[in-house]
Amino acid sequence: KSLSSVTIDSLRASLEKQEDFIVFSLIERARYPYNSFAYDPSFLGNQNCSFVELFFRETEAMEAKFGRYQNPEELPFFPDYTQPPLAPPHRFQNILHPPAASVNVSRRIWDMYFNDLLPLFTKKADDGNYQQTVASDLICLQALSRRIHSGRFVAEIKFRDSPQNYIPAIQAKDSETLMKLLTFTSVEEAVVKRVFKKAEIFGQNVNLGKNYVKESESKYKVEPSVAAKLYQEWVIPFTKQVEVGYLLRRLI
Ligand SMILES: C=C(O[C@@H]1C=C(C(=O)O)C=C[C@H]1O)C(=O)O
Repeated sequence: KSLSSVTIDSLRASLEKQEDFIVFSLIERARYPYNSFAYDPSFLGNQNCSFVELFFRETEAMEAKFGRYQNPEELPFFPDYTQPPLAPPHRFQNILHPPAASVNVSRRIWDMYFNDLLPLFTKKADDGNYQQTVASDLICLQALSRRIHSGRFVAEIKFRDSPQNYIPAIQAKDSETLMKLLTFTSVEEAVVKRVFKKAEIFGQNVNLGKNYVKESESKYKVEPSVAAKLYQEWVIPFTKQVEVGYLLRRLI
């Protein structure tokens, strides 16, 4: 890919594809109940960290060795525990402005996912599948982080497309004006509607009618309204915060 091949349309197309994976990841996580022991800091006794956090640190360390974070689109939740890659690096194209690329909302994504989102689409119960549960959490969180931190690329392209619009607000450190400049309400509305529809289509329970064994009472594996709320209340606002944070550092 050459520099000029990245456009606002190509980025929006990438965000749209990422929606599929995010919806499927939620559906996969919804197969397990909440499983609170996985999040209880006392569950592992003297490790003084939760089962889920330890699983993330160790998996990210292993994935880092195999090069996952060589790709500038991927960010670990626990960078202090990652390890250098084993293989010689591929030269990824990186269009980001280096001082701005470090904008990071991983902590907020983590807190939102565990405190706000999980209780909305998992049953309050425990089935002992703690490894499978946190492995599904990892998939969800990696997908959400990638999507939200894509805001860096979106901001870079918006800046390149019209630097004259952004430069005065960046120089004035005016976050509010930057937020207005980068917001496209009709795009956001379409995203939320599409995610609702994807959750309806991808997550419908399939029943064959009264002559067959009834497989499920509920209509959807994940309520479409929860997927839409995830985007409306968290994914889109966090993406925009990443965009603002990136732009504020774009002239450093
Ligand atoms: C990502 C963009 O920037 C903003 C954030 C959006 C989102 O997170 O989906 C959508 C529209 C914009 O308000 C974009 O313009 O596509």
